[in-house]
Amino acid sequence: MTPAPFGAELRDVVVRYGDEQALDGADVAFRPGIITGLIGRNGAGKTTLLSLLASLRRPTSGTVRVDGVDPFEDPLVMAGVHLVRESGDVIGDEPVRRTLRYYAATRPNWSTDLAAELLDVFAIVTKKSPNSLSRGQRSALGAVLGLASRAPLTIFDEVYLSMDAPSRYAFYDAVLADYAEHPRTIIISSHLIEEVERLFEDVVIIDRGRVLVADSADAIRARGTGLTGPADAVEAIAREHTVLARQRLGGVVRVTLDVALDDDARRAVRAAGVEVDSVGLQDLFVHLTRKETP
Ligand SMILES: Nc1ncnc2c1ncn2[C@@H]1O[C@H](COP(=O)(O)OP(=O)(O)OP(=O)(O)O)[C@@H](O)[C@H]1O
Repeated sequence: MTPAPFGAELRDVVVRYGDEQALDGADVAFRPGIITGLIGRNGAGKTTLLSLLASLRRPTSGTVRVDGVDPFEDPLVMAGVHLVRESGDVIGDEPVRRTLRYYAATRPNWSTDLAAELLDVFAIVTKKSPNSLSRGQRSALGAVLGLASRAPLTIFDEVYLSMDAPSRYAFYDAVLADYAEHPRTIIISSHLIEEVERLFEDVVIIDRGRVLVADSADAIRARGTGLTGPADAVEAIAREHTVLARQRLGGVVRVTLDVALDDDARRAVRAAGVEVDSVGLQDLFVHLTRKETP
């Protein structure tokens, strides 16, 4: 039986490493039973945030809750959280099957069948040791362990970056297929968005230790609006909104706005001789997390 998915939340969380402030008052809730994408630039604080949920560290201040409790204080909740990270939590110098036996013995929802099926998909030979696998195969092994554990809160911290394209797509398909049969809370961190965004129902964008945006992927996609046309007409509309980016070519201007325009508003824009289009999640992320303002 699939256990109930865990929700998770951070309230006003600060994490400092010496002088470095990795999280700076982060507030966010991860809905139970949903796949959420956690996106942010290098150094934004993704790994730090995820390590709090997995009880690998405590916040300097603020509150962390997983399934309603402080995970650090609750071994049962801690056992229901599985974090897959690049370093891999494996027995490095012994055959992969030793690691599999360890997970089978310690993960209450472990699926031997799913593990066998995915090891086959990724062509991982279980008599080899994790240390003797290629980097991509080691990442795939981490993904297999994360999926086959079927933890109520499963977290993938950029694990698939070393995998080649066919393996990454096999991973995405495996996430969706197993999630459909055994719904759980899944958080996937990434700064490569286009490939993975079809998995996300919710998206959290983190920037310099703060949560910039947390919403459904559809609502976030609707926010990015591009306008292209004669400078006067475009600027007259842009004046009313937050401009994320601006490009000029002769008398033509293109602006990216942080606004969701409804059908009536789009018709009015077109009537003014301005083209309107939607900006993808990746472009919106790039514009929202740029260091300088347009
Ligand atoms: N152990 C540590 N000691 C000191 N500073 C750290 C430590 N771990 C992380 N940091 C700093 O905290 C900030 C956030 O790092 P974090 O690893 O959480 O970012 P990230 O979003 O996961 O980045 P990436 O996408 O590059 O993996 C960075 O500025 C980083 O230098």
